[in-house]
Amino acid sequence: MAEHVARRCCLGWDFSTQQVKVVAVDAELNVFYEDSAHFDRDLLEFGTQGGVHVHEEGLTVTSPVLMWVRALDIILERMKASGFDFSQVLALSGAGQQHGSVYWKAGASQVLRSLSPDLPLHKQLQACFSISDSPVWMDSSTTAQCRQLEAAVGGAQALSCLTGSRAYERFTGNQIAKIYQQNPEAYSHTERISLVSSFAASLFLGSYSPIDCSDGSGMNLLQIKDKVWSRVCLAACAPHLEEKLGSPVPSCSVVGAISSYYVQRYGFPPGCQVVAFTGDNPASLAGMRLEEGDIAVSLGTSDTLFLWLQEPMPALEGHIFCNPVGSQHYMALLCFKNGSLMREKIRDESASCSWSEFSEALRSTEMGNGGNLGFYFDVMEITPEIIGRHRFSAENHKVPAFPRDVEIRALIEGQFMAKRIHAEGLGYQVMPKTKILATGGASHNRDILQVLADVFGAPVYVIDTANSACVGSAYRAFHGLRGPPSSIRQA
Ligand SMILES: Nc1ncnc2c1ncn2[C@@H]1O[C@H](COP(=O)(O)OP(=O)(O)O)[C@@H](O)[C@H]1O
Ligand SMILES: O=C(CO)[C@@H](O)[C@H](O)COP(=O)(O)O
Repeated sequence: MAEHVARRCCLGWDFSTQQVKVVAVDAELNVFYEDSAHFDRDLLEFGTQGGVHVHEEGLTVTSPVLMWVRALDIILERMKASGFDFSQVLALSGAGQQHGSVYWKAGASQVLRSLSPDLPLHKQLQACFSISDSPVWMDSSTTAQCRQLEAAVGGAQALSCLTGSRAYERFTGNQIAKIYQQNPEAYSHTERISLVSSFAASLFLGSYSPIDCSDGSGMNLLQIKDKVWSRVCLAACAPHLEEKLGSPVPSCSVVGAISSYYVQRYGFPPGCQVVAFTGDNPASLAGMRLEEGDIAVSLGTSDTLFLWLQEPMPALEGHIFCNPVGSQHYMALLCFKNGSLMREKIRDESASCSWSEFSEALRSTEMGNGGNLGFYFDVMEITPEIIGRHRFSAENHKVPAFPRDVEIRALIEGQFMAKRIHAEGLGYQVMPKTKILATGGASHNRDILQVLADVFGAPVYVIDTANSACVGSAYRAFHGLRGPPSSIRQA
């Protein structure tokens, strides 16, 4: 058993699309412990692909809520078995894939409050959810609810000015409206609705955690300037929604001390503080220590691009969220659904399932791909709404296929050109001092990052770990304890 030297620390968690991850960060902000539980590989009994179930009609996408609980049990048990000294944990925070929602059944708060330290969480929480399969961000089945919400507030731009985004299918208000309309009984048996982030925080608190303003901005329900729920949006989605959501809180709030369950079962100190959990993209913004003019590109299951903003300018494309670090500031975000899973498909088809062959193809082809262009959307894209594979030759003719190496470069150049074009559409300009900060699983791949640098004509940096959402969560735990360390904003 590995012995760990006593080291005061904060934990950062990430409940993302394909796995739950954790890091421990010491007072000098060094990461000294990392682990993860991967849903498809470590939790076979849930039968997910890429961490989700895509339903038959292709639009509804869900994840089993107990799978997330079980993943937490697995990691905590592994930490304990490795000799991790939980008594040194001053505080913890975390992140969740954005927009997904969890429906706690009436009576669940009582179960959360009286957890027995003799049993793992998943054994005790089995009957706590009125919806066992949570809708997640990949869901695009709520177009009707989106149109209803926009109509209720006076149109798409009006909704964007109020909440930071026009109505998007994956945004939680529209997902809740669908559940209320299609399954009113389950809705009425629901005493609390959490985001994935506040659900995970609730597991640590042993009571319902409030939703933080930054992740709350991904619901089409929060007035991003006043940081309160919009009454008109709530009413347009479902009845009694305000009481089921609880009030939103600033992202750096301490929401309480850790539940006695963790004190007794794992040896956490009773004073260990839980800082509000937030979305994985907001947590990455904290973890990457963005500065004005920088642009962050996260290459996780989704590809996202985000910036720190002083003044919000909500538009019909992209999202404005409350900033998770500077409570008076904002962040802009663009989300692309065809990210890593699309790259994996082309890798399997054109590079014998090997990232090193994929990289070799990028190295053996030239920047610009001889004029061949491709855009690949196997699932309905978010930015923009489009599906299918679209390839164009140097002569600008639509073609059905490319040679294998050309296909790989076309995919990666197309993905990054789309990011630059859509960012420029929002007013972003590449400047001489621009730095691109990359994170997420695909940021391990230097050849992919080289294409990113070529397309933007700017240098690309990666931090020591690709898990910026976890690291950002640990920084946010320190921030919640004692205000932001100056080094968090100065990379
Ligand atoms: N060497 C690599 N080259 C390209 N992509 C990679 C590489 N290693 C991992 N990935 C991608 O990283 C993805 C997972 O990214 P990650 O940020 O951990 O996901 P999430 O946080 O959304 O669960 C995988 O789906 C995989 O395609
Ligand atoms: O929908 C969005 C952002 O709006 C996604 O970025 C999710 O937050 C999922 O994140 P990853 O698991 O891909 O990091």
